[in-house]
Amino acid sequence: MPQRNNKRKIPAQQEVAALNARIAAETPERGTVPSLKNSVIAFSSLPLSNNTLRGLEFNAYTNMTAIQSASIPHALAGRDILGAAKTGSGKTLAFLVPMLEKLYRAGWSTQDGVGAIVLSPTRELAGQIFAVLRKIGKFHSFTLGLLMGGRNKNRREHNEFLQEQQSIPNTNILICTPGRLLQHLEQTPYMNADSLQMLILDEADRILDMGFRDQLVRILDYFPAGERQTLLYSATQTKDVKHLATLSINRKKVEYVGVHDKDTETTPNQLRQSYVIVPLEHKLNCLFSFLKSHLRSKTIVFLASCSQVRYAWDLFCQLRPGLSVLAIHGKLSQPKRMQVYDKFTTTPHSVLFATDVASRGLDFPNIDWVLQVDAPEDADMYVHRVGRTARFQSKGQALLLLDPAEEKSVTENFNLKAPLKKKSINPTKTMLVSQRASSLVAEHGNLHLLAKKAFHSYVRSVALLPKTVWADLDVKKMNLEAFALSLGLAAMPDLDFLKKVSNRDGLRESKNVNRKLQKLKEQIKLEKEKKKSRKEKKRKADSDDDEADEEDDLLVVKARHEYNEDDVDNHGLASSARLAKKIRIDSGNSAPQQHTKFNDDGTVQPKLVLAKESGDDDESEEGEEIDGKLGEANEMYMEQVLQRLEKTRDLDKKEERERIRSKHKKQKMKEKAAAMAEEGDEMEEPTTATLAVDAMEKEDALVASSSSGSSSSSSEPESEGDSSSSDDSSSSDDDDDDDKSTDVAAQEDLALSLIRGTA
Ligand SMILES: Nc1ncnc2c1ncn2[C@@H]1O[C@H](COP(=O)(O)OP(=O)(O)OP(=O)(O)O)[C@@H](O)[C@H]1O
Repeated sequence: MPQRNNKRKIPAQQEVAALNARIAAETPERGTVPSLKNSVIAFSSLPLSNNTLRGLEFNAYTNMTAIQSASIPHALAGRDILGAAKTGSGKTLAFLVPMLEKLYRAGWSTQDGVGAIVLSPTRELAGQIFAVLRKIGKFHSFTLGLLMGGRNKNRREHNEFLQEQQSIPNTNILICTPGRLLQHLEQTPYMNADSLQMLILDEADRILDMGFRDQLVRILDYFPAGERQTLLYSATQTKDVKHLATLSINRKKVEYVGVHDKDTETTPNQLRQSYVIVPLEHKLNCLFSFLKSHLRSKTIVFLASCSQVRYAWDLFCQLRPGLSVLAIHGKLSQPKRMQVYDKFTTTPHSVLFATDVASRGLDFPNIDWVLQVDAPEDADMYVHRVGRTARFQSKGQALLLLDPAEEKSVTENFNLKAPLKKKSINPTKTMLVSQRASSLVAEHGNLHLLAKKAFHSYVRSVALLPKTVWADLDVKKMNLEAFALSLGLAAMPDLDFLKKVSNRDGLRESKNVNRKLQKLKEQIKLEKEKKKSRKEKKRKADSDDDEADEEDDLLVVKARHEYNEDDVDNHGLASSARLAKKIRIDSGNSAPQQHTKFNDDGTVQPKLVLAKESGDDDESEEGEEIDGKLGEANEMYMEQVLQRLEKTRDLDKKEERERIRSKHKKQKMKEKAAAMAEEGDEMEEPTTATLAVDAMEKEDALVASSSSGSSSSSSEPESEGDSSSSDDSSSSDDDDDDDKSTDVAAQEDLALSLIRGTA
């Protein structure tokens, strides 16, 4: 147990003692899951504090659901829990109630720091859990924090992060996405999770999945080992031993509570599920027809990618099906996502186009239909998607549109355990919208671009489906031409990118790893290698005398002058090189911590990408574009550096020797003058010596000038960018550039060390 601060509020010790005694007496045997068929158990029958019971009662939570009554008693006894129950069955309260109780019985107060953390894979779900906690915890005095900010793309979001930083030291319970939590653990000075009592993973299988596992491992490094209690909940729970090991859970001691394991179906009993066979090129017609005939319904439509969601939303806004059209996906800015979430929650007759960012955990009220236009990639995804309807005791329907080529995979290979009925579409009720789509796409450039992106991203998503269940689906055999036309495109976009998607299983594994981060890592590596080879070359080019060092420094500095905007313009590199320069200056100007950016997955996203991000929903594409330009600029820049080094190596040897000789001569003169002064000839010789040195200095200046290639006697024409003006300023710029170079190197090192988690 953590050390208690004497100033903390003393809990109602009598109540706590009584609760502890009851828990000890009433805790079920390990491995027992009570049979709850037809039994109703009230929360009040459990050894719960008055504050929790009042909170539950206040919100009309009287009787427990199956997962609640089966798992809460085990959790109250301090056991680690692996909880599995169907979607909409009340898992949120199953973990929030024991969490409140644990902290209450421990007498947790503000001074004790963070006592419990709930991790959620998405921001919307984190917000939802937070809202439930606020409601049922209203009679407790714990401080709560919701950490789920965006990517600090703009000042507002950065300010939010700073605000979070200020309040965290006094917060007892944190609800957060893994990325944001990691960001705080790494950057928030007074964050104290040393005494963490409970860690909860909602949608645990997702958080332990490829995309989040690395972050989770790094997060766990910040927590104390041993005492902590861990609760994992999901409708598609993991029992993977290596996952348990990741969390330091003793698999012999963990309590597995799977209340619906004996059910023949993995989906809610009150959910009606069906599928229809619709060729890919008719799915859009079918979707429109469906919405037109369900104007008084609330429907969520799942599509495979952000681009498809954006296209569908834009198109349907213009097609006007007759109900509110909304869209949510991972590339929307955080405020927009929250806005859409709230609007869909409160708008009864509406349709929400969504990616799988909305497939897990979200508890939108009264959803009538879940329509899957693009097939889910596996059975788990199916279960979570359809689980957005028919929640708790309400009814709902789910419809899946399957291309003939997809049918076998879903109905046979998925091993769905869901009563999926095959239905057919009434052709007389089908409306054709492809022609209207074509004219809209032709009319609106933006829609055309979205259609193209939607096409590409759909094809890519199919190509990346897991072979294990999708062996029969071959993207090359699909009627993609007709699909492109159905999106309103006049011709099928090229499919060159498919060549890169040959290793689909490998690519799938890395699908969740942040692509921008990958790019940055590669870029930093490339730059470091180039720098290294440049240094290597310099070293080889060094002559035996010290003068050569000066020469190399000068040349590198000179080469860096290519980044002067004027020079850059002359070389036709204006925008990309200027961008590169701007980014470098940005990254070097402030404290490193302020420049470490994380995306929603918690991976470091440095200024290189963020410099141009505007905060609208196109940020990812913009980021990639910038990455591309930056890459180009860097390559051109490096090319020029190498060319300049070649030229420098061809310098006139004679001129070089003369310069060295004159330096030696100057040295001798100095020595001679000093010797004469020593001999006492004070009136005359110093003057001579001074004059001689002056003369030498002028000569040096000339030699230096010509060796840097800017004097009129230089063989290099001015038009090639080495204007004398740039040389004039070279001495002062040299220092600046050296500083910048050091800054950039330091930034790169910092970025790399943060990426590796060693900062
Ligand atoms: N004991 C209860 N009494 C009445 N309603 C409840 C109770 N427990 C939960 N609910 C309600 O059931 C709905 C679903 O609960 P919850 O979101 O916790 O489900 P879930 O199992 O976490 O679903 P998912 O697997 O989709 O995340 C919510 O609207 C919640 O308010």
